Amino acid sequence: MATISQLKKPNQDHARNAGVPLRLDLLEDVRINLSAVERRASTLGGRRSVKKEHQAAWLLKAISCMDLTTLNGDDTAGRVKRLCAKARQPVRPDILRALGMENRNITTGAVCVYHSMIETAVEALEGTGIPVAAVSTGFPAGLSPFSLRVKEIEASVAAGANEIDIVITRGHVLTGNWQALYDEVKTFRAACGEAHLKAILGTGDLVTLRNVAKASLVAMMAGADFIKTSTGKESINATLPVTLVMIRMIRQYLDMTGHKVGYKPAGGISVAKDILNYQIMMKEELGKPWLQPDLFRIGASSLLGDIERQLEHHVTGRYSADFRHPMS
Ligand SMILES: O=C[C@H](O)COP(=O)(O)O
Repeated sequence: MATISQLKKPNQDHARNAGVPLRLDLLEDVRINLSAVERRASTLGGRRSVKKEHQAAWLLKAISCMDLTTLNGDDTAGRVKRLCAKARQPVRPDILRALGMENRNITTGAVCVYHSMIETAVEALEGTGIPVAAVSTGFPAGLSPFSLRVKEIEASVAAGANEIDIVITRGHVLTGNWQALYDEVKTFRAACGEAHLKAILGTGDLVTLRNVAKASLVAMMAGADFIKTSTGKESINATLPVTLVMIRMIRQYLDMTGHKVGYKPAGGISVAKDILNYQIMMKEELGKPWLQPDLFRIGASSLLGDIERQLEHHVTGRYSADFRHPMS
């Protein structure tokens, strides 16, 4: 990983995943060694750590990969505008100056909102190049009538969303109805058009890591641009074991098809040191391209404040109070 002075702009030149025909035989072959997965995930933080200047560089990179999110029933246009202002300038200028990064135009990777807030976000982010992501298809349960879920995607694209975070029907996974899951995601992908599709698997609902692995493969075969763990509304959201399983499926799919698919852990990631573990895992398993925002996003509503706090500690040697790092 680069030091701060070497931090580069992302390379976004890979082709979109076009999907491939459903291969049920590959699903039959999926095997997960649970204890090996848990061991690898639990030893990651102890084996590898990222210090000082390198840590600040990794945290700035994490910001550039963040889908800064608000998904609450009480969201208002005012809150979304404040969130967008934070996305444009996620770190206080004095901290960036002290890091020598004031001219790097660091922004978050995207802003993620419900459909009703898309136009507000698009307007607030105009001229920045920051994409607007909309959760869709009856988020978070994904159980509204299928035709309405497709129309919801079309409406969000028409309203200006560049990225659509769809939720899969978890029941298709739990009943092993892989064809239905494939058809669903493929239809959603077609409805997205040029907008990129992130497939939220709701991994906390899928019971086994084998199900997570199979659902990951099916979503990619159906053309997902990203696979994403969670809505943030399940009782278990992103974890490192689930991440290991999903990114190994991304590697398998890349070996099989040549298509690069992105990864988005989401839900419950609120502490800077946790995101460093995700970044280390991405780099070790998939390599540096998966540390860039075109292939790695972090879905988080409350991580940015802690990252900014750690950066301030890096430049001043002191921690400041949370209220000095408002999220929005
Ligand atoms: O997609 C993003 C998640 O909803 C964010 O979850 P969070 O509020 O737990 O950070």
